[in-house]
Amino acid sequence: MSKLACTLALLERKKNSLNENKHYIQYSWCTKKKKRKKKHGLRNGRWHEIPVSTIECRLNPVSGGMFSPSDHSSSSNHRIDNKVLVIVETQYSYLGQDIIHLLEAIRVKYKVEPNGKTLPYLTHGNKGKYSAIIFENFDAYVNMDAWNRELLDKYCRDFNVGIISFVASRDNIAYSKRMKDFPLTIYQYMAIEDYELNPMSNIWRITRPGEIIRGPLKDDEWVIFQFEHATYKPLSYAKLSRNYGRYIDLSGNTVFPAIQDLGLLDGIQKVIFGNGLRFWLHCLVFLDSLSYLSHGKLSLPLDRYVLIDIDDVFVGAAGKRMKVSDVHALLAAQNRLRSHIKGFYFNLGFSGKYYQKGTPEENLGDRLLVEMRDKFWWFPHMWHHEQPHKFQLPALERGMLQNYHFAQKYNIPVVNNYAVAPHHSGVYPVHEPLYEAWHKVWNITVSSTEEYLHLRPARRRRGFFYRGIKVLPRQTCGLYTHNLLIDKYPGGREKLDASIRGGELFQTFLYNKVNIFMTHMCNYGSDRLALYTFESAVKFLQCWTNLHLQTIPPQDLAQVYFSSYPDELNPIWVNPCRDKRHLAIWSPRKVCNTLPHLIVIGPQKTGTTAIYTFLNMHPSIRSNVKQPVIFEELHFFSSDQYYNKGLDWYMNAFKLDNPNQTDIVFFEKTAAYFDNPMAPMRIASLIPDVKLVLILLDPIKRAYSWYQHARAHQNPASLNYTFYEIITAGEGSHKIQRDLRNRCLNPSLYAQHLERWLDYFHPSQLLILDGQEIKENPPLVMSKIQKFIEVKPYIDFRKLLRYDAKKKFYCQVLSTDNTKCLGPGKGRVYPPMEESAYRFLKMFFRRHNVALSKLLMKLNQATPVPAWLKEDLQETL
Ligand SMILES: Nc1ncnc2c1ncn2[C@@H]1O[C@H](COP(=O)(O)OS(=O)(=O)O)[C@@H](OP(=O)(O)O)[C@H]1O
Repeated sequence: MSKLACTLALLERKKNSLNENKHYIQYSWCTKKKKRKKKHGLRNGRWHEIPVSTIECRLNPVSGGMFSPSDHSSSSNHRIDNKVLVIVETQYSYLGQDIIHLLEAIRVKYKVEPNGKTLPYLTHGNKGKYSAIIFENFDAYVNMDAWNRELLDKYCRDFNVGIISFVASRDNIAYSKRMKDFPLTIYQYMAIEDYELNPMSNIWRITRPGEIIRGPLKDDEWVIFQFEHATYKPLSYAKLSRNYGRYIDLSGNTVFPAIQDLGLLDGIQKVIFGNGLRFWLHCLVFLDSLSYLSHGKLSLPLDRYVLIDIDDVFVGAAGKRMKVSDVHALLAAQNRLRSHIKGFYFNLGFSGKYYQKGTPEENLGDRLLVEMRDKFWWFPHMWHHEQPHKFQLPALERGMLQNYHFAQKYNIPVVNNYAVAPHHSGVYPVHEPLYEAWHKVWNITVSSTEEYLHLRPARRRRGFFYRGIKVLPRQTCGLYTHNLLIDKYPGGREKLDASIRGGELFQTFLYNKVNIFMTHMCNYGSDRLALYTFESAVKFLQCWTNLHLQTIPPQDLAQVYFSSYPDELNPIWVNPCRDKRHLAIWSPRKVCNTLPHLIVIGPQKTGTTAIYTFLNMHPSIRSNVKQPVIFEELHFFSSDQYYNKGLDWYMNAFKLDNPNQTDIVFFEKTAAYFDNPMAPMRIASLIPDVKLVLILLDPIKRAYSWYQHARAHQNPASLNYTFYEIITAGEGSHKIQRDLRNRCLNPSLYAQHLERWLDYFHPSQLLILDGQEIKENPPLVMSKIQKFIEVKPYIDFRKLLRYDAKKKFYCQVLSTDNTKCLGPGKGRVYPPMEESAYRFLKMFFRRHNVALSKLLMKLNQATPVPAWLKEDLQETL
């Protein structure tokens, strides 16, 4: 390095240190010899400095501790759902996607509607459906047709709901434009610098104003606002960084890139951004806008729980491990971090086999760690860092016991009932023996993984509870085992700093109440990148947010997590064969082809058993094996009890003759799936391309058949009350009466349930059969199913089924004289329905049948509308 280059670099450094938004750049190769003693080590023939965080906040009175963030709540708006309506330009537009991704990350429910002529329903009954409206493009709102605009504005006023919107630069030219209907002028295609927030705004909650982003902002496509009415308040200020000459007549140099409309003119509060969410600070402002405009309904908490796992403090190649100085640095950093993260501890994982396997210097480091054991938290890995999914219970237990004895020998305090599996193996997809061994050896109750539901996108990672273990989502901080040196960081230091300063890492903290970060021992040796990363990240968070960071033991953390997100307790099973990473950590003994291709979803009493029986007569179609108690119906997707038996249980119900067999079409039928609220989502998660058979029988017949079924099973309500008394049971009736009424009527509300299935499946995946046709012409029905699933060979069921005059139904042909019919529980003989009940049900089902016929018309299925439906709708009531 020449002297000149050195001088230039130092000048550069001086310039950057004045600029708070730039990171501190170290030029170790041109520092003096005396200083070198403090350097970390000789690398590549030159002394190298360990990076240190240089982030400092500006002091300001508003955010300096006197400011108590508002939660924006108000008592006047409980008639709205916690959901957002997002009007996007198209379903693919970038900003629209950014908005949706952000909402997903913060777990806010949303409905996306491409900008168009129609608005979705905004209310149900007297309740509002949305707590905030978001327009990807403010123009779309301004230029809405009068009718829709009036409707939307009225909704916003009636329910006190605000609008967030964005204005984007178009055409790559700078010009100003007066907004239609609003005393607002926009200037587009602007370049700005020195961005800061208006500390006087009342929307700040998570955001801590007071800092300035110095220097020019990245893109020059900013829109800035000018206004002539007290309804507008700036949310942020910046300076123009270009001379726009005749295009712009702004007095002074201060401009407003994000504004708030107090609604003084039209009664609707708004926040308008002059750029999208790729600018990190706007993500923060967006969160507070959402909270403010929804009156706290869509507020995120201020507490952020942080657990930093060092996945294995002993695993690492010699030469890349922690030395004595690194261990001291770790402890010192832990103490420093405590002033930012209340109760902070590093959480150290260990695989005892690798203790003392480094260089002599590193072995001293290992020993010091163990000496300082009480200063840290500890959790067990596997003994030799093996992947659990490759082993069965005895081997797993043996390995864990070795690690257990190691912990005992060195008095390592393992008290948190928390463990992590190497490479996430065995946690999800679930390897049952891992859960068993964890319980037996370590009494583990909490774990974490980044693989549930999938690694990517990270914003969709969730937690679940299985076999007594609470599995929490795990986040990456951008550091992996190979990240040892700052100047070797992929994308350079700039990239790591960008993640810390508003980028991915910052946003992970921002959006997740519970953050478990995965790091590795190597990140604490060499350049100690993890220390640099976390110290910088928490300081940056403190400069810009009012978040309260704290660390609590994993069990308490799990408690916090699942009390915040109780819906996540039940796991969701996905097919490990559809995700490369899942497949890599799934037992090699397991095969992918034991999932059904076809599911008969019901509803009950429509002829599902007949279809099940006839399908099994086909040489290439095979159902699951029967189970004790539940027989042929697995109830996997409709009952928590069976769903929680796990994926292995379900897949084991489908048996191949040998693992390589490919000529079998598996199917399942559980008639209770159709009206179950969870079944469509669960099926779509596991078998998204499955084919579904739905049977629609006249709802009146179906209801009566269920009543007779209940009588046959000695259901007390059915024995004590007439059918009419059951179906007309009101809220004052006995519970058993109401329960039976619900089972008679609810599954017959076909349209309502069908719509839910269509939220998850394409209509082409669905075959709708007429239950009456199953009774009268099952060979024809079987032909439809075979075509639908394209099974080979095609079987003519006219040869296999024959009408049995005694049973009065079609039965399986055994010989010229013999048939095998369904059991006595199917095709029962019972008295005709009371006339009063029939008339009541005719009226009751009419509107549901109308809805069904509309839905079927929309679906435009190949099969005709069931005859009973046509007949019903022809009659005038
Ligand atoms: N071939 C054949 N044999 C016997 N029964 C037949 C057949 N085809 C259709 N059905 C009608 O199926 C009704 C029972 O429906 P499910 O099998 O879906 O009932 S269940 O939900 O599984 O209990 C059953 O209802 P009930 O008549 O009320 O007993 C029958 O009407």
